[in-house]
Amino acid sequence: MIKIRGLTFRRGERVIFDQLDLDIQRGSVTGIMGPSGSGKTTLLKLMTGQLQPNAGLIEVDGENIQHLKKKDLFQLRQRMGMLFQSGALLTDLTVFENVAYPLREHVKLSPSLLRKLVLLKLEAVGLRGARDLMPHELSGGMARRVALARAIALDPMMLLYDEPFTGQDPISMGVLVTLIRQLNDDAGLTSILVSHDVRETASIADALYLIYGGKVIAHGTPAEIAADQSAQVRQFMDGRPDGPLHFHYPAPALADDLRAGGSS
Ligand SMILES: Nc1ncnc2c1ncn2[C@@H]1O[C@H](COP(=O)(O)OP(=O)(O)OP(=O)(O)O)[C@@H](O)[C@H]1O
Repeated sequence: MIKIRGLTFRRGERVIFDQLDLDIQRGSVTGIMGPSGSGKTTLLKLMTGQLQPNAGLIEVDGENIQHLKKKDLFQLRQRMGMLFQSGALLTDLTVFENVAYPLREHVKLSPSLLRKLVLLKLEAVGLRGARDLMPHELSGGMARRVALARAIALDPMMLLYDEPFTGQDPISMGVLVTLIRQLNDDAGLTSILVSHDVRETASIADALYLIYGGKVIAHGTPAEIAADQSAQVRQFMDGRPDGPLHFHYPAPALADDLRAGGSS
């Protein structure tokens, strides 16, 4: 579904990706993991054409997205449902209307068909009974599930999740984990899951990519990654504070920085 070759992306002087290769298989759930700042969100933005690479190829469903016209890119993006952590619901609309929103925006449906579709999407996330609630009446986990129903409203071919588990209690986290796998399989989707939550992500992923320093430092099935004994992989997977991975944003030597003048 996605093929990335030789991806290089810079932010000013900083190299975020350096000749990165990555493949997402159709129908799979793929977890993309890496320390904070390693570029996971940036990678999702590159995959959806919100950012342009400096070099390399990004193919989505057989299309080189750098060569797509604006209109075609927009259409492709509509088939890529996105669930960002900040993807807040519209606070003055009910749960039903939040899910109906993309349908009303993009397709012409009779009121009865629209109602059926919205109820089916809400049923898929277990919240058909919550249709008349307002967003402020929902728990955090429920709100995320409504956002998920909204993300699948237009029947995307793919779902991209950015940190879907952040701030969830263990039960709603478990519900979300199961739901992501279930939706992927029931609706024949391809799912990409960016997450720090190693255990949850590994529990539902078919494949895992670990990125660090602009490159893929490991990829494989969760079992293969679990068996990988390299120090980098173990440090990240086991959450060890010390090891070869550095968590500092690049900076001059501390002593030089403290000596230097300036206002920041
Ligand atoms: N708009 C921007 N302008 C300049 N630099 C940016 C911008 N957005 C992100 N960056 C930088 O790009 C790098 C990668 O950021 P990104 O958000 O992709 O990381 P991440 O792996 O998703 O991090 P986290 O897990 O903390 O969310 C970071 O060093 C960040 O400072």
